[in-house]
Amino acid sequence: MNTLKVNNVSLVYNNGYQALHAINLNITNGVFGLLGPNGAGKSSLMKTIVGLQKPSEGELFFNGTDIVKKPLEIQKQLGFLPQYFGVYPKVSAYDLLEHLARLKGIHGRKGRHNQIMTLLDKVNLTDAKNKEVHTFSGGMKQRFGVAQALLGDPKIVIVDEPTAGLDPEERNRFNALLSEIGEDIIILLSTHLVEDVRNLCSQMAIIKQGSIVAEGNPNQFINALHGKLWQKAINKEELPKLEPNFKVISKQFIEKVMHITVYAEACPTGFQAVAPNLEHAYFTHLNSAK
Ligand SMILES: Nc1ncnc2c1ncn2[C@@H]1O[C@H](COP(=O)(O)OP(=O)(O)OP(=O)(O)O)[C@@H](O)[C@H]1O
Repeated sequence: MNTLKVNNVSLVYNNGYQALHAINLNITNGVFGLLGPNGAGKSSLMKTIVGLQKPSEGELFFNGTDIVKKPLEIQKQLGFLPQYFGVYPKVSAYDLLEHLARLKGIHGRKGRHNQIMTLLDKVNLTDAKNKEVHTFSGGMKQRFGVAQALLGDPKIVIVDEPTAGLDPEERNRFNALLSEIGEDIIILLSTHLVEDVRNLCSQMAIIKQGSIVAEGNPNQFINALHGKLWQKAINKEELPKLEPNFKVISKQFIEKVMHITVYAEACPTGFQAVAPNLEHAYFTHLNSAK
């Protein structure tokens, strides 16, 4: 079992901006979702976790090793799957993996070959191994991304908004692959897409303005809202009158009619109970936390 401990980590950038406020997390194998809006501090936290920047305060440990003192230890065991690779060169999937494997310091021709073939099989790209990567579909590119992230057998993989631009079928296939991989290693998924966290993560945290405002299992988040959410169809003009009096969690158009969902201990007049989902939980925490 791998362990990542983040103890009381704060980060102040050189310009004086405090991007992280006393973060505490304990993470083990599985897919852990870090969910937050743009600018919340997800990248700042990820960079600190992988030792690319030092926290202003606090400590981080990966499998017991101090990340601040020995950043290379985690970096040797790290894989990274970015949202998009900048450029897909005109080389085959196999050759690109071979090149990346050399860069990662995987020595020995035969061992490298075996590892590449195993990974291509895992991500279901064996038949496409001689095709140039720039001709791949979005889903194939993401699966190729997983293969390159797993070169060198990492114990922790950082994944940045992985399903943006994938169609539902590719998204499901990709999520199944990530879940399978997460059985043996830590996968840190940084995203603002609630759906990815719902589908993939056994544990999650919500980050807002550099602070963790909630942490737990997605089902716990949803269960905590049972009997507290109420919905009503309204005219758009009613909204300014309702907003000051209710804790509005979401506004959505259903068949051209605006529906608002509010949080309240008891059903307000004219509203109906609505089954909570993770998106409601996300907005409840984002809106209520100071
Ligand atoms: N090098 C830096 N110097 C000063 N401020 C920074 C620096 N890097 C990031 N910030 C600020 O820290 C805050 C958090 O940024 P960060 O990139 O960690 O957020 P994020 O949640 O990853 O956002 P996004 O989803 O948009 O990538 C932002 O207000 C950003 O402007």
